[in-house]
Amino acid sequence: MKVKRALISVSDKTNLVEFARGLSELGVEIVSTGGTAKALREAGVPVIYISEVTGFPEILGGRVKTLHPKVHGGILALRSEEHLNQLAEHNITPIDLVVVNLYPFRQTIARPGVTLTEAIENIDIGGPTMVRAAAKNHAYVGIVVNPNSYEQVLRTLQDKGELPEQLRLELAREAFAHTASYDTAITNYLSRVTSGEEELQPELNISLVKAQDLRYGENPHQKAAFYRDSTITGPCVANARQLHGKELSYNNILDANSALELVREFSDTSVVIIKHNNPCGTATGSTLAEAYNKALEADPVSAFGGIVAANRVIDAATAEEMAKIFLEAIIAPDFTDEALAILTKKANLRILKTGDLSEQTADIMEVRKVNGGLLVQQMDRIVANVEELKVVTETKPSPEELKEMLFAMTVVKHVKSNAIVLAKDGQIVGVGAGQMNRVGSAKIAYEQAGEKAKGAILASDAFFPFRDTVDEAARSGIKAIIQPGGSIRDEESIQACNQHGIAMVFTGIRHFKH
Ligand SMILES: NC(=O)c1ncn([C@@H]2O[C@H](COP(=O)(O)O)[C@@H](O)[C@H]2O)c1NC=O
Repeated sequence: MKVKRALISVSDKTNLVEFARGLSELGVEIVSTGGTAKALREAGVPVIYISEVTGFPEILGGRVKTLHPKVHGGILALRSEEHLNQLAEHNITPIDLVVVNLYPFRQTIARPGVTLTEAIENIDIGGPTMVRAAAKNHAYVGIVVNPNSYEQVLRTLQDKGELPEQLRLELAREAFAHTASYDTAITNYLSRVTSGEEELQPELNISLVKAQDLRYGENPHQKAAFYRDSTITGPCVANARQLHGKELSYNNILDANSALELVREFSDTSVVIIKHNNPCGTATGSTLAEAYNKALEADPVSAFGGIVAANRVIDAATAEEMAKIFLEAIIAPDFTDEALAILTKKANLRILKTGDLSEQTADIMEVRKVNGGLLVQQMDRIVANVEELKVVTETKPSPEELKEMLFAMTVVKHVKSNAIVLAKDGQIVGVGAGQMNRVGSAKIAYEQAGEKAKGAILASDAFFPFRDTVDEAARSGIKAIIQPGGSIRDEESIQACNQHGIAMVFTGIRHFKH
């Protein structure tokens, strides 16, 4: 298909002039709308105003400019005798190439204080109509929605004198993805306006762009890719910048996310080490190096090959410590030059910089796939605060113990259920994760903690159905327990605590993580 006439109507005028000039030099006739035509004329590229084609002025402040049979007939006509005869009858010239990008709706709604009227005015109507028409008729028409494609399209026309079918098909796919994504942005914005940020809508529209292909998924036989939500701003794993190391794997991204989401919960200087999506070490310290060493000490066996997250800039002293064992990745707000010099000696170590973690991300919902559907829920962002804790035992915890309890409870929230966490001196000393009964999780945590269980705090993600967890805690030397409460047998657990002299507090908040 020779390209004789192109219609260009773009809001984003990046590389417009170079592209149009190239087309013009190939003898392509260019038709354009107001602002686009003006930019081209000023650059000396020959252009026909759209109103000369339609015989009708642009009206309603630009709401109607290309919505005309002279335009859509030219785009949608099959190059069959019947259609070409009809075009001739109505004096319509075929359009072989459509270059359109849409009103900047996403940028408009991202502006602070934008009004509904401004947003609505930035919903493009004529643009998507042309894009869809050209994409439908890709057998004869090329559709370009992305300035990044200009170079390839121009080079192909220069080399081959036409756009091959495969390229037209690929451009059509991109065009429909573009309008679908545009409509998703509009739908999601109107949903927010009508029913608020956290409302679960009657339909779920997701439009994400592939950030990278991954070598494989959880296992080498599973294909995988990472898709990024461009509407989510702020520091998070998807927005982190990789400064060094091997390409991130599927499991790395999953674990780095878990590590970061836990470490950002703490205001004290903290480090988290994740293995297989569970924290095997978490600690606070007066320095980051101290926090790291405490986190590592909790379970050095599991920490080998782990993913580390910190909530402070990684300094040289911490980097020296981190460089002593094999780690898969480190994610942190930033790294000093000295720290980077130390860590980059390890060729494979992935180093990820998030930027300041005090800024929250805009992401508030969590999505999980089941066969045939998606489960959507708010993220578990709550942690009990001291004032809300209910002391239920005769033994009352000290303020230091309460602080330690909340530290342990924060970690428990990030451990797969049934979850038991033991904490002592700002360090997790035992983690029991993902067992099918609570006693089983507790046993694993005690075993890991060994002697350190004595005088530690026990945190549980859900209530105790029986007093057995308390009795076992007493045997291991636990001095205080934090749990949601709410079992019909709470009284039995409280009695058991009173018998053993253990302090216990209820948070009223369950933290299952399946
Ligand atoms: N109303 C129409 O007929 C119409 N035709 C093209 N547009 C859009 O107008 C923009 C280009 O306008 P200009 O060339 O005036 O800068 C493009 O984003 C294009 O998608 C239209 N605008 C909105 O619907």
